[in-house]
Amino acid sequence: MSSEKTAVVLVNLGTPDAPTPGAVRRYLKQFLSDPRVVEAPRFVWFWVLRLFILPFRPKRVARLYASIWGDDSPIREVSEQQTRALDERLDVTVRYAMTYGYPGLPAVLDELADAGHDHLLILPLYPQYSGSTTGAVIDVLADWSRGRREVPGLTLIKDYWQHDAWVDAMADSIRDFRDQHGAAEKLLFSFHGIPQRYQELGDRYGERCLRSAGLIAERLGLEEDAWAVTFQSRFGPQEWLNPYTDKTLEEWGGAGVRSVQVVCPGFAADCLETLEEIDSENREIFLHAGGESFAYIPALNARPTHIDALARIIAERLP
Ligand SMILES: C=CC1=C(C)c2cc3[nH]c(cc4nc(cc5[nH]c(cc1n2)c(C)c5CCC(=O)O)C(CCC(=O)O)=C4C)c(C)c3C=C
Ligand SMILES: [Fe+2]
Ligand SMILES: [Fe+2]
Repeated sequence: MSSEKTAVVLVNLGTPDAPTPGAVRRYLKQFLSDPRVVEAPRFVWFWVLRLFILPFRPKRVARLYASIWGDDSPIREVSEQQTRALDERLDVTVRYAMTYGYPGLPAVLDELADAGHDHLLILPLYPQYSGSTTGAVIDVLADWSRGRREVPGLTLIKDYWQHDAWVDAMADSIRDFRDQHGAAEKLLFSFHGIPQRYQELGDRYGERCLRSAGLIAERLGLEEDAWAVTFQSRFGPQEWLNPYTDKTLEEWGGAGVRSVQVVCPGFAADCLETLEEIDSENREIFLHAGGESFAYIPALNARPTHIDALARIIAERLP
């Protein structure tokens, strides 16, 4: 098959269309209705979502989005930059799509298939696979293919946390930051959490996060007590993967740790969970508990080393 007919689709989670309660409500309704994301019994969750979450959460969360919004949501702005850079770099068409919100994955797949691409390489931008993220992308692909008679060849990159090029890009970004600002007493690797129960039922995401951080720390030659791994972004009353990022920073602040740098290797693009939750909320928590200096090391975003890494990861899998 000639490579002219192949296209690459980068997929990220998604974001609201605007930082307004109405747009955030539409986004959260789609996102939180996915059984991959919230595994509660369907009938109960249908009503809990509509009675207790959608009437209240969007108003609060829209204010948080407003605090990080530029011309658009950061995750969409970064996705566009990543896509443009990779499209220039590779011989194939590169597009991006979101699992929830705009631009939706089925519409992008339709457009590419209708334009005659007979092979689609799908790269979910989650370095560590979880059923709740990459699994949900696979569900969308399956639903989409069910509606088409001619289905193009599909390649899915399940994850890439163990790929040398990505580990190097992460280590390089942290090294760069420390060269510019000096090292902190502690480097905290904070990953988005999932409910503990998903892990008990077989999702090995937590293990992949620990191993990712281990590879990056090894690449940087960090001492054992100079770094730690935590999980952020809890939602709802259940137990999530721990230790928790906010509790750890609070504990450290109170225990005399003076300076911390936080990096979030699970996020390929900066978004609400890094710019607001880490760089604003968790900064406050650490400083309020007694810490003196807090820095957030940005996601890889469209850094040239990230684009190089993604280009290699893609090129190795092109038909
Ligand atoms: C309710 C359950 C959730 C699971 C499970 C979950 C897993 C998960 N999420 C990401 C990446 C992102 N999540 C983002 C926002 C976000 N996540 C949840 C809930 C779950 N996530 C909610 C409700 C929200 C929206 C904000 C809020 O209401 O608090 C984002 C940011 C999107 C943006 O617009 O900037 C990302 C990215 C991963 C990697 C993951 C499991 C591994
Ligand atoms: Fe999330
Ligand atoms: Fe959050």
